[in-house]
Amino acid sequence: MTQEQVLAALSNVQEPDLGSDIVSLNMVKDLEIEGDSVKFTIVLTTPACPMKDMMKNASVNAIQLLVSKEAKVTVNFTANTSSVRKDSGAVLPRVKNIIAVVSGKGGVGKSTVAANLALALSKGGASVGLMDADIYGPSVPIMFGVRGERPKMIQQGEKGLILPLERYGIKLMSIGLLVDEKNAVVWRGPMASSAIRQFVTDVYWDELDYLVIDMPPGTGDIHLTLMQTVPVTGVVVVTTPQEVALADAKKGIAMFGQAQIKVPIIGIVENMSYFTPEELPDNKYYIFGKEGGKRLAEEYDIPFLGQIPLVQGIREGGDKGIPVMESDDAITKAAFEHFAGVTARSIAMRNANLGATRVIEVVA
Ligand SMILES: Nc1ncnc2c1ncn2[C@@H]1O[C@H](COP(=O)(O)OP(=O)(O)OP(=O)(O)O)[C@@H](O)[C@H]1O
Repeated sequence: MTQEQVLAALSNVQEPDLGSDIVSLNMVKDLEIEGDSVKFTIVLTTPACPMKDMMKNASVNAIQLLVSKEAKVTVNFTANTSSVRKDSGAVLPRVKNIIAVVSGKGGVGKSTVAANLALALSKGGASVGLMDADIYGPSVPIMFGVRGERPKMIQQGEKGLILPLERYGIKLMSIGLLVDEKNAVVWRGPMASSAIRQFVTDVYWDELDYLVIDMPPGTGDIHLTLMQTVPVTGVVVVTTPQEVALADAKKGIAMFGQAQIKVPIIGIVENMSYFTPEELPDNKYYIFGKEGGKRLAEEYDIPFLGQIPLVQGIREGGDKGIPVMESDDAITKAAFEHFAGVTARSIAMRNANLGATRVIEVVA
């Protein structure tokens, strides 16, 4: 077997999202051949790639079919998370992808989804941060059991910067840890905007594959301020299958799609899709209607990222400071892992097809 033969065989293996083969995409590295054994590494665009097994099987088949039946093939994986950010001098310079988690309406589980998305991406092997920018109802301090903790500071040149906390393998910062909760709720307009701007620029985020931002609910000034301050890679829209939530989700989609804003939408995730009682894990009750989020994604031709069930453990975990991704509820964890995998893929596709998102300029 020669390197040329093996590479020619591997040029039949497609990267399904990027629409080309793994050799042309420069994803095959460290190819070693010794007698019958072939070893190489596939460099993925995200560690959380759910297509790993498919690409591995296709590679083994291609080599055994086209080069040698006797070949013993070892495929290793590594990832170089894709990014389109070129504004390295700007805010959050070491963060490859910035994901804003939004909802049209309050209470649909945006914070829960953001927190468990961050944890699921991290468990898939990525370095992840979670920024709770929900100035009117920061929930990360309670969801991660860090209420009242005082973050440390570091000095960078003249400036003191706030260091994120670390919990369950991710970096974490909440505006709720920095401002007085009782005051923040009455802030409006310029005060809230300046607090958010300061929150983004005064926290030191180190190298990250993904920074997940838990945004305030709805669509308003704060969203515009954030989009003006942070070059967001794309937004994940959280909705429940209920008509009222879907109507508000449409407003969110419309806002981010506006010509002046134009932030790509990574996809829609449906939360509280169905209720599953703990003692009957195979039963599904569609309390809020069935597949409303999925239909919305189809209607707007936006990727559908997954369905998260309504389970008591999610609420209990959130209240106890132990998110469900840290529990032993395998079924719910699998739903979040699937969602995180599809989201990571959707981001890789977005990065392959679109340029960087520019920080928006709002013309008064
Ligand atoms: N899939 C779910 N199953 C059970 N409980 C859930 C689920 N998703 C969210 N919850 C619970 O619903 C409540 C609201 O969730 P969460 O705070 O995440 O919503 P939100 O949309 O971020 O709200 P806000 O309007 O404050 O931004 C919380 O108590 C949370 O634990």
